[in-house]
Amino acid sequence: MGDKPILSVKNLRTYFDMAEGTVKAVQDVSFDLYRNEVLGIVGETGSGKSVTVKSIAGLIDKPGYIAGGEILFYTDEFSKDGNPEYMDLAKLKKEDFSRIRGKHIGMIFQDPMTSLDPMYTIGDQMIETIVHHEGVSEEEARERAIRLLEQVGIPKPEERIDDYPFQLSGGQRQRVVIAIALSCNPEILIADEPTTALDVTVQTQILELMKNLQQQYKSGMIFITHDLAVIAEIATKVSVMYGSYQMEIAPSETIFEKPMSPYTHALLHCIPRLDIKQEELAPIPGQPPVMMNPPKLCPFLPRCERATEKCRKELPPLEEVESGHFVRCFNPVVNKVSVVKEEIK
Ligand SMILES: Nc1ncnc2c1ncn2[C@@H]1O[C@H](COP(=O)(O)OP(=O)(O)OP(=O)(O)O)[C@@H](O)[C@H]1O
Repeated sequence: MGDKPILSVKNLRTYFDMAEGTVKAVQDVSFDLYRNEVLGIVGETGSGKSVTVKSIAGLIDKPGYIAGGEILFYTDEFSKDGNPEYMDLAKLKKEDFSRIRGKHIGMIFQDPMTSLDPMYTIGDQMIETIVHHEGVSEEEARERAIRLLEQVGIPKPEERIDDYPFQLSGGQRQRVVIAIALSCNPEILIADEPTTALDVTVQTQILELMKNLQQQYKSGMIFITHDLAVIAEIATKVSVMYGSYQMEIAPSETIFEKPMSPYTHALLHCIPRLDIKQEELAPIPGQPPVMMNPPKLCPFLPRCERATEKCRKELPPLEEVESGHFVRCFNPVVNKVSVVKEEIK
């Protein structure tokens, strides 16, 4: 695959047509994802993080739809001569997605019970996925499933494979979901708040496990979270979203050390300090944007201390300010080193 991105999202727009108007959940989102990369998507609630990854995985249902843009996935699936080529997932029919999800794109959600069926043993669910996508015998699939359970740290996997989900702890269930997501060696792993519902100590273990497995499997991973400390731990590249738009996208160190978007600055200063007791995060003053029929202006404008006249007239484009560092702002913060890195240490 060389140096081609495995996924190239270009100007993605996803809308929901509601009786009261159109919810513009994702607007003009663009990024490349390479194998070995972990793209962290961070932003406040409702900023469009989940809708972005659901669009990639073909999980947008009516009244939602992809209103524009491309989701180019580099694969040999459907290619006539076996040579990999880009296919546009934004144009893929719903019925064809079952060949992509599970095999090429593994999904891990916040609540493991969204992915696991309580009526079947974890072995049945793993074996079904492996047989469906890999065309191997049930015996071979069971062997693979046991090996995967071992890899994700389930003790005595040859016995636990016959357990039902309710017989496992929350952390173990999430380990099983990770095993299922990895079972067909997917090129892309999507994790939407995968540790949020777990106890803090279990969160750290699951995060560590995901980081190790992603490196071992050499998948590209998209990791969604509200939690900047988690992003700092796992992401190699970070996309900061606000009000359906990407405000900034850059390598992780750049986001933490020299962010340029005023929104990224505001968000970073909401990080809880680990070194002092803090009851609450410092909130960003003002109200979050309403996504129903929003004006075509920067969504952070009403809360931005750096807004200029130009910001009240037009939407700034997402511009590359240095190699790999994109910012959507007419008046970015320059030459100011963030103090945040020191604060979260
Ligand atoms: N099925 C739906 N119907 C209508 N609007 C929706 C639907 N799903 C999402 N939205 C809207 O799309 C916008 C983006 O939602 P999204 O779930 O992507 O946010 P998010 O950044 O993932 O937030 P959170 O961190 O709370 O999960 C929100 O305004 C949300 O209300």
